[in-house]
Amino acid sequence: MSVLSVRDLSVVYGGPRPTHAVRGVSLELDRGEVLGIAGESGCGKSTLAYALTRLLRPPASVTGGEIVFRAGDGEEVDVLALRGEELRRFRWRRIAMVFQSAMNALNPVISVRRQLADVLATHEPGMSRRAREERCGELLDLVGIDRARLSSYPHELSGGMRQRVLIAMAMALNPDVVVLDEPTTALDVVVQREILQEIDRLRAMFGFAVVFITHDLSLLLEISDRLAVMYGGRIVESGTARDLMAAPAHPYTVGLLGSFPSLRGERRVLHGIPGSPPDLSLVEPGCSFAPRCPYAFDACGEVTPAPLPVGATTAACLQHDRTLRPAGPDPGLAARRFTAEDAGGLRPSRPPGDPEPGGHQTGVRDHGGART
Ligand SMILES: Nc1ncnc2c1ncn2[C@@H]1O[C@H](COP(=O)(O)OP(=O)(O)OP(=O)(O)O)[C@@H](O)[C@H]1O
Repeated sequence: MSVLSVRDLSVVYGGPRPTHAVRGVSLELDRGEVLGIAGESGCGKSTLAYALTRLLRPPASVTGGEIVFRAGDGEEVDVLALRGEELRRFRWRRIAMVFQSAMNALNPVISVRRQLADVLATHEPGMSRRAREERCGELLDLVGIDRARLSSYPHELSGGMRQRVLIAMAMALNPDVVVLDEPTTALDVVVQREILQEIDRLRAMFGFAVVFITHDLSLLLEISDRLAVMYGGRIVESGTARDLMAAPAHPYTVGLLGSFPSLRGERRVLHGIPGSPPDLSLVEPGCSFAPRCPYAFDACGEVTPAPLPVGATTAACLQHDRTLRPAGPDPGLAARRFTAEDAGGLRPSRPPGDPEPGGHQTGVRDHGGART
């Protein structure tokens, strides 16, 4: 049973030339899984993240669709209908977010202690001062920062430490879902790897599901159970990392997979994706990737492709629409394959919703962070 179901979600930034940043996105997030969202800059990834966490601010507004959150006991919450106190209680407790820039997300003139304590004071008003102090220390322990750092201010911490503080903050209320928007982009690769291991360790420990957003496809292939590839505000293909590599069905996925260097695989020619991303202020029929697509045919400029099951993945591409292409997809597209080595290795597959060994431990939940 999924913890989050998104159906046909659309988000528009209003203005003289409205930007249709998210266009009819549907996705399912299973309990405990890592769903990676990949795509070039400007394709709508962050906007989708903000919509999931109900953190969109004007001029952005949700213009259609629904988001349903399912608690462990089966209770369903219509996320877009939440208002006022209900919304405040839902956010952070059910879905927490780790933002792109730790420096902007943390208040530079407030100590780490107070920033962590504020989250607890707001959401757990019954918690005593002493329990709050203990819990703040415990949260820093969890992310591998010395408790003495509670008195530090964000500018006194390294970039990696600030990102860890944000992760600690997201963990404060034991959420079911954590949305991470480019959490490691600003960090060097060694710190990036440490932070990713930290996130994976915490996920295995507490069993929360992760929506991980980044333009770094090789990173996503390594850490995600499933991936959704976004282009022009839409999800154009989704599937497990393994299946997407073994038989990518959307030409944009092929382009993305072919455009990053392999760490351990054979040397190969890298192919960028010629052309530029679509103007999201335009709403036109047809596939928005068609102007850049080497496999586009006449119908691609006229018919907006709907997601279809193609082999083990789901792709929104007319190449696989048998009413338009009775003979099947272009052999060139059908032949494209990538190996795990191309991506520098993939994580071992496991059934969705089945956290790794050690999952669902309750250590932190016992200390004042218990769900109501
Ligand atoms: N506050 C805003 N007002 C108007 N348009 C916006 C605003 N924020 C984002 N957009 C537009 O919405 C579209 C999607 O942006 P978004 O930031 O969601 O993409 P992204 O894939 O997360 O990119 P990046 O990786 O660069 O953050 C872009 O065309 C962007 O210019």
